[in-house]
Amino acid sequence: MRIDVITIFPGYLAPLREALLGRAISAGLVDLAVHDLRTWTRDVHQAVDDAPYGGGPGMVMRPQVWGEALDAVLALDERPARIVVPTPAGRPFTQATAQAWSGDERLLFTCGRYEGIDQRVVDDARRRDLTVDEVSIGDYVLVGGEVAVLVMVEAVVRLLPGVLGNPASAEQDSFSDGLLEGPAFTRPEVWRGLAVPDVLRSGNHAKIARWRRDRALERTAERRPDLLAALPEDALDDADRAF
Ligand SMILES: Nc1cc(-c2ccc3cc[nH]c3c2)n[nH]1
Repeated sequence: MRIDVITIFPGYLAPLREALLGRAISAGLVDLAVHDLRTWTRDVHQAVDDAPYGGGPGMVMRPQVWGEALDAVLALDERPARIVVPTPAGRPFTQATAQAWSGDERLLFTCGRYEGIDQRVVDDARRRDLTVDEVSIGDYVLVGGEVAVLVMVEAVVRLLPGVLGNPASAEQDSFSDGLLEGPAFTRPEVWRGLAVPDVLRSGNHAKIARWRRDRALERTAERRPDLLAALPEDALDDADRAF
């Protein structure tokens, strides 16, 4: 997978080259290129923003600079790219989104700042039949798109074959079966007077699986009843319903 990121703060994306993601890049599983939007400015001040039409607070990012940047970065590789625009006004980015994008050949992230990017940049890309997804990583407002890109790239890249040491980790993720993950434990058996649940040390794998499923159902019902309500009819078996 090729990942391009366009931003006025390239340094914000440095964490993508650390740890697991850094190893995925070194292993050739991911090609990452971060581009400074100011490369495509033409004025001495390298202006990327201007006052909003219609008034209001803050500034809006200029379409000319973004248009040239997008055209140039898209042209760097012939593979079709999904253009991703992080915005509080976007469709929710979920584990299902990450799963879907993990099958893409190329992702191109555009990091807005100020009050966002002139809408015509998205409109122009869409009318050229480019895939453009405006997405939100949650119902809170950040100062720019860079942090959202860190989140989304990590969620997607960890799903690529060969990235996680144990692929089963991704298969047993929270949300992978529509439920939240239950609690996890490791040694010591007793820590500050708190013991690991006996069932987990029983060696009875059927009982352990049932216990884990019950804890996942319990946690989901308590913390995210919306996820429970959204489960497909056949997602819960009789044992689940008995819980
Ligand atoms: N989910 C979420 C996205 C954002 C976001 C994304 C881009 C920009 C550009 C300027 N402010 C931004 C905020 N906040 N929260």
